[in-house]
Amino acid sequence: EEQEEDMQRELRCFLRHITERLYLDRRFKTFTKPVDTVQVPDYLQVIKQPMDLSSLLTNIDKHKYITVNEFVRDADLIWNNALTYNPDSATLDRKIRHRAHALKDALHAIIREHLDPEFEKACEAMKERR
Ligand SMILES: O=C(C1CCC1)N1C[C@@H]2C[C@H]3C[C@@H](O)[C@@H](O)[C@]2(C1)O3
Repeated sequence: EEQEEDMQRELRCFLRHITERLYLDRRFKTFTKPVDTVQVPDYLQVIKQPMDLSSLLTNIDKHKYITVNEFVRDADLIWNNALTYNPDSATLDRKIRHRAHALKDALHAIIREHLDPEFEKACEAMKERR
């Protein structure tokens, strides 16, 4: 009903705020767009669920997420995929993994500093009702 729609609108605003903060951070430019699977032909053999910051924004607008936890599961794919696909001691791999850990820490710090646990509980309860 109406108050549920209001809560979901507030959730989408919250998730856009998080994602836009990360999207605008120059450290995370490499995570803003999908990996180019033409330039990286084996990527989809290694990474089964590609994810990136622009895809998160698209998913938010398509009402894919009705709880913060569902959003975090997709957002965590971004940095986890980077660690999985770039595991070597080569300098570029190390640089990508450093950026992946920075993305993980920034994502979870923004959520911790802005998310009211009671709000997430209300979203989870609504999910159970549906
Ligand atoms: O994993 C990634 C992105 C970095 C975080 C997401 N890529 C896989 C390729 C390996 C490495 C070097 C380039 O081949 C470039 O295409 C990629 C892009 O970086």
